[in-house]
Formats: sequence, structure tokens, C-alpha cells
Amino acid sequence: MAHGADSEVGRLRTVMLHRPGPELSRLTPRNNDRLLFDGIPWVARAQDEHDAFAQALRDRDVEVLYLTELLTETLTDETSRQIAVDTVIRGLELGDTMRHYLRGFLAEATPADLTTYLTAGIRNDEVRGGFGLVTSLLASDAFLVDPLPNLLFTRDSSVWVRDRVAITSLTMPARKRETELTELIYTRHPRFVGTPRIHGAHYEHVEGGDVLLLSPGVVAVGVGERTTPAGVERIARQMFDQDLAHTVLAVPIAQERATMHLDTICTMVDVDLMVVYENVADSLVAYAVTPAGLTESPDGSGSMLLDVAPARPFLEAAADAMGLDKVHRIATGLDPVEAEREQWDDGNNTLALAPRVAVAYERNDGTNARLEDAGIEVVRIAGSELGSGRGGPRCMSCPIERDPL
Ligand SMILES: NC(=O)NCCC[C@H](N)C(=O)O
Repeated sequence: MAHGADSEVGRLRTVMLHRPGPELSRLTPRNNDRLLFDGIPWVARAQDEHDAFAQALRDRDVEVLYLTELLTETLTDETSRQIAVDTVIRGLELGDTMRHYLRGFLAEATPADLTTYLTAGIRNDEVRGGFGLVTSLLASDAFLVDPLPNLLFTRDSSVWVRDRVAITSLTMPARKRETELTELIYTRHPRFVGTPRIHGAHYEHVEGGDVLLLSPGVVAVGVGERTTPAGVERIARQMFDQDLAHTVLAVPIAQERATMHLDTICTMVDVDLMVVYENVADSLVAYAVTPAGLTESPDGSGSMLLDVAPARPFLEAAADAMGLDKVHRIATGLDPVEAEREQWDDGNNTLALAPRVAVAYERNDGTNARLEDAGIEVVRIAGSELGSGRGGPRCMSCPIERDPL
């Protein structure tokens, strides 16, 4: 396959990252909660940490694509620019006077500048026209176009399942605009034109951090703060319909910030081995969803029926669906307090580069030691600043191509 992935651990060939940029400088103690950061990152250090992450991937022969470079290349095309501008000025903060001004202003911007406006946003005191009620009444540092600091977490705004890409449907208002950018890239960038797509931002909520490709044909989807039950139902039907999966495991997770996505609780480091947050490992369950034929309707069209098995322990249900005797697990921490600390700091959120080789934040000593005890090669990266948005190596990466298992 030209692009795509059918597992979490097949050799990683191509990945999309986002190097943190001016959008991070928009964070203040007044807006960081709304913008889903737990602190105010030191931007230059975050960039250094991210560059080291990208270099660690390149050192392993992984092709690193940057979201903003793909976007800028996409925006060299006039129709793409038009779509991007039309979409961003739909924002309801603008009012028609400012909308009219920004339409003209953004249409004149270079592709690189337009990328910056789309990602770093536009503050009220940065515009040079469109003055009126909106500019007068909004605070000078209010955003006319919100910044997207969570673009860093490319995992969530799109996900490849075999040779298709799913544009996801993000839940949190601060992140919704991210999929306007991924959709534009996957629809109009020459590298991706014609790529078959599933799901979409207009559908029920599904975020990429909740989607784990356990093995070819078996997909686990977390259901919690971000992905809804209806979202899993929607994406499961599409995956069955297009032969992308034979089993979807719907895995309820606590609707809390610490466990916002399934990949904050567990990630795969080998074909039959996961690192799992020990404090919840024994209580995680899964509902196995499988296709159960089509209903007949009078007009001859059918819709797919789903069989939903009763809840079972997650790792048992996973092993059965994957055709394995057992899925083994490595604990984030044996001591519950260490486990809680390292889970919070994304110790579970590893990015496999190949079976038994995984990138992890260096700070999670206990978890990394356990991974190494189990024979996993741990590629350590710094994440003191990157982690302030609550995401680790898996969250910060969207695999575009992995070798099939
Ligand atoms: N897959 C992930 O767990 N992504 C991390 C997303 C962090 C981001 N600040 C958010 O709250 O959405």
C-alpha cells in the first residue's frame, strides 16, 4: 500500500508531526485551561525537545512530514486557499465587518503567512482594518481566530486505518478547527489526492488518540471524554463496510482529563505486548463489535447490523479477536502512586517504531525500566515542555505509513 497502517507496531516509515510554533506563544494563565494546556510552555525549549524527537525518528529512517509544510504546500493552490479562507472566516466571533476585511486580507497573504494565521490565530490588536463594533468591544488581546496549540498532537486530528485516512471529529471546541486543516491536506495536497477517506469532522465524535490498531483487522476504540458511543458505532460500520476491520473493541474509559484518550492508558510495544496503566488494567473491559449482516429495506438498500458482545476484560477480548492465546502487559508502575504520576506524564503513551522498539518520555523512569526489563528498546526523548499539553510520543505523531504486519 502506498500509505497506511494496519497495526501499532509495524515498522514506521512515514509520520506526520507538528513542530510547535507561534501558536504556543498564545497561551496565558487566563486561557490555558480553555486551550487544553496544563501550564505555559517555554516555547523555544519545546521546539528543541520536538526537534530532538523528530531527529530520533529520522535516525531510525523514518520520514518526518510536518503538518505546516504540507499545509503551506497545499495553500500554493488557489482553490485550496479559497477553501481555507472561506472556512476560517465562518467563525462566529468575527461579525460581518471583520469577516469581510479578513476575507480580503487572508486572500492576499502568502501561503506561508496564511499557514501562520490559520495555526497561530489572529488577535484583535493585530488587525489593521475591519474596525467596527467587534474590534471596539472585544478586548485587545481577544482572539478573532483562535490559535491551535494542540496541533502538536497530530494523533488526534486524523488516523490511518489500512490504506484509508479518517478525518476525525474532535470534541473540544478548542480543537475543532484542527480537522479543517487535516481535511484540506488530505483532500488537496498532491501527495494525498485521491486517498480514500472514512469518517469526517461532521460525524459523531471520534478522536485519533482513542483508536488503536491492535492487529490487522482488530481495532480498539476508547469511549470516554472524547470519543462517544455513537462515534464508535459510526466508525465501526464504516470499517466493516470497507473491509478495514473484522472486530472493533469499544473500551469505556473514565471521562477525566488524565485518561482523555485510550492511548493515555495503554499502547502496544509488540504484536502481543502492551504497556498498561496498572491502576485501571484489571477493570478495563471491552465490548466486541462485529458485523451481523444487512437489514432489508423496501427500496432494496440495506444498512449494516452490528453484533455487540457482552463486556469482557479488555486484554482477554483483545487476545481472542487477535487470534492470540494472550496479550501480555507491562505495568506503568507497580506502586500505585508511581503509576499515577507516570501515567499523568504519559508513561503509557509510547510510539512504537517497530516491534519491541518504542519512543518514550525519558522522565518516566519506572515505566521505562520495566519496558527494558521486558526486552523493549526504549528511545528516550525529553518532554518537560512538550508534556505540558498532556500528550506523549504517540499523541504527537500520526503514522502515515507502517510496514504491514
Ligand atoms: N492522544 C492524546 O492523548 N493526545 C493528547 C491531547 C492533549 C490535548 N491538550 C488535549 O487535551 O486534547
